[in-house]
Amino acid sequence: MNLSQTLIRALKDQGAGEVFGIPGDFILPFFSQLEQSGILPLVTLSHEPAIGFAADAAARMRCRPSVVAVTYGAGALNAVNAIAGAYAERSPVFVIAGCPSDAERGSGFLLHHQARTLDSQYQIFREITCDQGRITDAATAPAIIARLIRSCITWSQPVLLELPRDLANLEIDAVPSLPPLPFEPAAVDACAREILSRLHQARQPMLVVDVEIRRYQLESEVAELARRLNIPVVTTLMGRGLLAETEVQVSGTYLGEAGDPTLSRLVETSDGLLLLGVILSDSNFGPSSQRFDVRKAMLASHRAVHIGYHSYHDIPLSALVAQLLELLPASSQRPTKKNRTAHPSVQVGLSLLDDSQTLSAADMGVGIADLLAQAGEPMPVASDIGDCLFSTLDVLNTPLVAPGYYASMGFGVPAGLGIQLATGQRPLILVGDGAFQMTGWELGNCRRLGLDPIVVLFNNQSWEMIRVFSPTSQCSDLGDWQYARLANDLGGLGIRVRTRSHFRYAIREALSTRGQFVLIECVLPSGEVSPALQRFAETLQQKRTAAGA
Ligand SMILES: Cc1ncc(Cc2c([C@H](C)O)sc(CCOP(=O)(O)OP(=O)(O)O)c2C)c(N)n1
Ligand SMILES: [Mg+2]
Repeated sequence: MNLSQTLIRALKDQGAGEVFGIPGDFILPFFSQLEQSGILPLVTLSHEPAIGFAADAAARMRCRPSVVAVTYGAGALNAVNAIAGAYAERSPVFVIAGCPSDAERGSGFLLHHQARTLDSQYQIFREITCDQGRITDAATAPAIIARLIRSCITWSQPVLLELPRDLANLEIDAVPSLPPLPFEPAAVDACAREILSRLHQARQPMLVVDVEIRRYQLESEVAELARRLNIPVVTTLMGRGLLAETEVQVSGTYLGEAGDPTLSRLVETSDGLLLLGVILSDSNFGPSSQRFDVRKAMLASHRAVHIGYHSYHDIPLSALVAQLLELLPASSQRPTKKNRTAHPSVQVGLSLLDDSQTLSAADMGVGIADLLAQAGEPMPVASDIGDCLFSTLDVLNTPLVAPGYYASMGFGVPAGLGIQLATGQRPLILVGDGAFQMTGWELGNCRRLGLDPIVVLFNNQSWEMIRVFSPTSQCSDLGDWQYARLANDLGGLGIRVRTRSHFRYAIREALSTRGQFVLIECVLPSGEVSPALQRFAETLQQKRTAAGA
């Protein structure tokens, strides 16, 4: 087979379900092979940030590599922000970027789409991928592709493959399937024994779980580990919804000063904290009331384990969890099945009041919970950054696909499209008006792609989070763009609501409408945010004041 088809076949064998792409002359030869082969569908959207976000979400849902194909320079560099977010949040996106042929490199001309040098694209992507390669000849191509696939899976992060446009049809051998990166079982055993000994000695041991548990598909093993350890379990902000579908009674989400004070105190005063698969970021630990002392914790993340002042390297999370289970006797008692809510994500007893009160930011989380509870089937949730993410914190415990750490706006709508393409499930998309102005237009592709997400748009006519962090800023006002009307023009059903009862009506309409996207535009007062965001902002402000920022 030729290089393009061999590459596509190898990616499909690793779980990729489509290629998200936008064409250009440097990648067209690859596109034509992709379309001729029929091995994977080509999914195009309208702008490269969107295909990056959509591919990121697809990878998170499948926990397998997804694929982006873009043209040289203008295309690939347009995708940089989305791929940076995938890198930061451990999402395995395989990026194929076209590039000039050797003959063009030697032409003596500056080439179209070139930045500073012909290698600028490659150098820029070195900062946002865990591995990179460029195809140069048939002899080395299979090994380069195999190495990049293994890196993408091992580190659960993006990789870059540069494909010169004249080599797309090169005849090459099959791509070998490389064995997993080696590790030292004795080191894993020593590490596991040290962790268990510290947990045993601790007065107040706790388990904190985060996104890597999901990325490496370890939820059931970690649930069993939690059962055998029989210690309190909490998730981080980014790990919300982890273990929600298991028997484990998760104590909640650690949100520092912005969360449940009792839970936060337990985490912050624990003398035996096991952080499994945790990204030690400010969004996960920033709002803690006291400086978080990592030295008191045991952090297993990014194929390493850090305990006190020493570290174990090359410790795959899956191998560590397996060894911990090996050393812990399977306890006989099964926990009582925890009380199931109508939807595992929703706390029982919440519902939007059916009255003509104008909608407030505090109503939004409850309305979202209502929608999920009435959906009758699991609805994956994609959220953009903004109060749309914070407003769910107090009411949902669902695995949100959201840029909780890298925090780039524009993620929500494309991510929702990526989720439906990857899973076939109808997603719920939460997005603010500011983020919608960036990538909301991608909804115009739903009709062509046969997608029908439900979108709840928080229209507070402003970049409200900016106003929260900088109350005197004059730049936050966005005006009212009447998004529901725009939705109808984009082929969807737009419903603009101002009151609680109207929001309830719109939820029923949205759930009963299939075959087109439904956008519920919730008009909210500017200058108001959800209680969760208010607490977050106050905490961060207090810390900045204390630090003399
Ligand atoms: C691509 C991009 N640009 C800028 C920002 C900074 C930023 C936020 C974070 C602090 O970085 S939150 C926010 C405003 C979001 O407005 P909207 O979507 O309407 O949501 P809401 O009104 O609920 O705030 C901005 C501009 C960002 N996160 N991502
Ligand atoms: Mg807004």
